[in-house]
Amino acid sequence: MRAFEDAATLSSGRFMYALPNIYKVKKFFNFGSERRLKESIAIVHEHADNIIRSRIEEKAKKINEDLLSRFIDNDENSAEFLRDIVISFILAGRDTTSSALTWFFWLLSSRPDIEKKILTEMETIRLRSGKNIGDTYSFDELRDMNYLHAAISETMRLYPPVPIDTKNCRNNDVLPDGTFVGKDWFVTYHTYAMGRMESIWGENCGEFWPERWLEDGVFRQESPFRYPVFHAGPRMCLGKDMAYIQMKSIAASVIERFEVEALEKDKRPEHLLSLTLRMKGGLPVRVKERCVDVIG
Ligand code: HEM
Repeated sequence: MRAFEDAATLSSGRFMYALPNIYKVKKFFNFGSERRLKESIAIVHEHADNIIRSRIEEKAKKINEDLLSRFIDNDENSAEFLRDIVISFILAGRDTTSSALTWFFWLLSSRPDIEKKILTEMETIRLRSGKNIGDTYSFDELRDMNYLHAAISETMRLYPPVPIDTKNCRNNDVLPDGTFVGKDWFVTYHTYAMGRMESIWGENCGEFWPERWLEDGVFRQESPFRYPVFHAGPRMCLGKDMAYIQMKSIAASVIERFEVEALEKDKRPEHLLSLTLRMKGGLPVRVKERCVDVIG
């Protein structure tokens, strides 16, 4: 996983050079960051190839059939294609949700009022279905956690896991506002900046306020063109619903049993801009088992 992280950070670092093509020179001479990138990519490829190999063996024994098995079934898919599929699913599904949850726990650490509302919502759902703290929440119960959904969406508005996204234009085109974009030009949209724009989110755009997502207590979806955290249009994130279920399930199980206190909650953590928005140095926390009667 270290190689994975290094590869993501080093490849996104290519966009940061004052001279954009300098990385090509370093790549040609195989030195510095480009040499480290090459080494990391080799480890990532080996890992992905191992996953594919073991899935092929399992397929022969007819166990653990999954999405990857379906890609393998299609003989037209080359080994390189399968490897790219594995890597994109790891990248898409692992770093994004962990980035969102890290920022979520950091924000929550200094907002006991919001944490209390999340706990109250979970308690209502538990009482309704006769569950105890620590029982697994069902899909429907997680779906009913509107406030938690809002708090996670609000986190990703301020700290989008994919903060910048760049596309390359295939042919000359004109954007809806009349802007011309030439063939091979890069177009970048800045989700991080959009999440903090007053013209989109109003005067309190800088505030962590989950209520902005709720209408009569029910989560209200925002247009993906105003909130492109999962991208917008035909190539939108395929894992959005799964990501919310994963994040809500983890957040709910942790919050109801533990108090998570960020050690430096008043200090804004530094960003580590990789392909995803990570927290530099991670998030050191103190975890304490929650006293149950505090919840009510
Ligand atoms: C908080 C979590 C997530 C966020 C913020 C997120 C965000 C995004 C974004 C911005 C894109 C567009 C990338 C681009 O076109 O440049 C994307 C694409 C994609 N995501 Fe996610 N994602 C998340 C979780 C997941 C999960 C859990 C999966 C599945 C395991 C997933 C699978 C995909 C796939 C397959 C694509 C490519 C779709 C396509 O190109 O047609 N994502 N995601």
